[in-house]
Amino acid sequence: MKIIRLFFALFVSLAIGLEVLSHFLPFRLSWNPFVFSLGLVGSMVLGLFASITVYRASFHRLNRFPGPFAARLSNLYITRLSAKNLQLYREIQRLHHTYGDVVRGPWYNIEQPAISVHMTRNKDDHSRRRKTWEKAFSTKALRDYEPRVKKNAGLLLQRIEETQGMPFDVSKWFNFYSFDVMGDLAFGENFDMLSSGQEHGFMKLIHKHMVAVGYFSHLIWTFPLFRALPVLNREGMEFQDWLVKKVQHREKSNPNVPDVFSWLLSDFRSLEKPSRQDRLNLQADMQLIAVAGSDTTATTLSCLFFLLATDKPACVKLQEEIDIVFPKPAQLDVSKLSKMTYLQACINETLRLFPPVPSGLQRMTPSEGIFIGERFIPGDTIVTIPSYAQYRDERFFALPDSFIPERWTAKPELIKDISVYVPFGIGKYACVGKQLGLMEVRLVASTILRQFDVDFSQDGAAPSFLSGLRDRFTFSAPSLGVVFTARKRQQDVVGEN
Ligand code: HEM
Repeated sequence: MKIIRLFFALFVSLAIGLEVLSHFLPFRLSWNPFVFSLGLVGSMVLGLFASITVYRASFHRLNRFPGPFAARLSNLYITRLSAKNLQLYREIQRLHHTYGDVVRGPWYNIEQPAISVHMTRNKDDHSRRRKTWEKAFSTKALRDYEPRVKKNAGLLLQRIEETQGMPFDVSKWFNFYSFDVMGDLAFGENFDMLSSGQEHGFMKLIHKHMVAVGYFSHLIWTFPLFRALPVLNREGMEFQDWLVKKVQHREKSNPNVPDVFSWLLSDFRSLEKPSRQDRLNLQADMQLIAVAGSDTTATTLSCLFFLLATDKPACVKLQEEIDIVFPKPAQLDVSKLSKMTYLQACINETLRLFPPVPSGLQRMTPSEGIFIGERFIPGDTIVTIPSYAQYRDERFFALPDSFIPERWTAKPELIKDISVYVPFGIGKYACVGKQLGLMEVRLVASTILRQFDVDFSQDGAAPSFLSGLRDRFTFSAPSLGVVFTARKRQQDVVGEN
């Protein structure tokens, strides 16, 4: 952006300067100052790009790493791969098969000027704000959120009861569920999608935004450009206005039971003199609660049900575990759910086969460089660990493309290297909402499978689900048509006799 502004300023001042000068000259200029300035600045731009291209093609310090030649020249290469059909994770897997482990490949600036805790690249700022987020996800705080998660899981179950035996787009309803829960916890108001069956504007907008992230996340300079153009950014501006009003509303009225945002607001209030940037960051964090916790959870649920509909014996085994832990009429209990080994194995296997951030996250190497394994990576280089390709690599998991929950229970030999498996990230930037996400997935999966069997609603549903998955930084699941039918549990049959 700076360079575009610089060239534009150069062009304008040159054209105006020459035009003014031409009036004081004793002779008439044979050339037009405007055209002359355009030509001059154009040649400078061309020269700049030509030298960058030559440098990248021949002298760049990362050129010793294998990869397609075009990828050396510009990030347009990877953007083109992404734009093909928004399945960058597959393209990255293919590149690794062709070129080996290291392939050339900054992202955390895309939401500026607002900077959420997830986007900040300042370590001190992150660690200060992260402390508040950790309080917001403490065991005590999670207990406060539990009734809201349960209420929404109950609404989803009600909808399934009403439509049992009929085709049901479970992906759509898992999205409604996760967005309703996060709406409750971020804005203190439910989006009511589970009750109304209608998509809320917030969800539509977030999904549109994520498509742009999917296409352009390797051309980060396009984000401020889009934001600066009101024609392209009309909806984004409306959304920011909406967010400002939500924050203002919450500043005036606190909910009876705290939600995630209550913690962030109380941290903001403790600042002595909050700056404009602090306020923007608070807004960004409000948005982050809803964004980070919705698509990730919804996609995990859709993929879990896709896998269970594909693998009947695994589904039956899971239902048996649910029956043993919660014999009728016991209510589901979150702490018991967290100890169910087969349920957790199914979730682990889902996150392995369909990691919610499939193409991986960016990190910068320290300025002195770093060894990754035996390879030295120069300083200030962006590295990405592509989760999808890594979790389906047979050096780390035997039968890597197969859904085998038992690898997490009775068959540990099918895991060759557990250290590569980090679906929630690792270290101080790891997912702070992990326990909430797991609570949502466990609760809803058990609530549904306790009462219903699940099958695909038509032939061809499985391949069309797989080909419809999209990489929009987070995985987005396409429609998944299933039919839920009421279960006849062993104990019910015994009871009837
Ligand atoms: C299955 C569910 C989920 C998965 C797989 C998941 C995965 C991840 C991953 C991989 C990261 C690291 C991102 C990075 O390094 O840039 C992350 C960060 C984060 N997640 Fe989750 N997440 C899930 C659910 C949630 C939920 C329910 C919330 C609740 C709001 C949440 C909030 C966050 C936040 C705030 C961060 C940023 C943490 C930081 O930068 O310190 N996540 N998540």
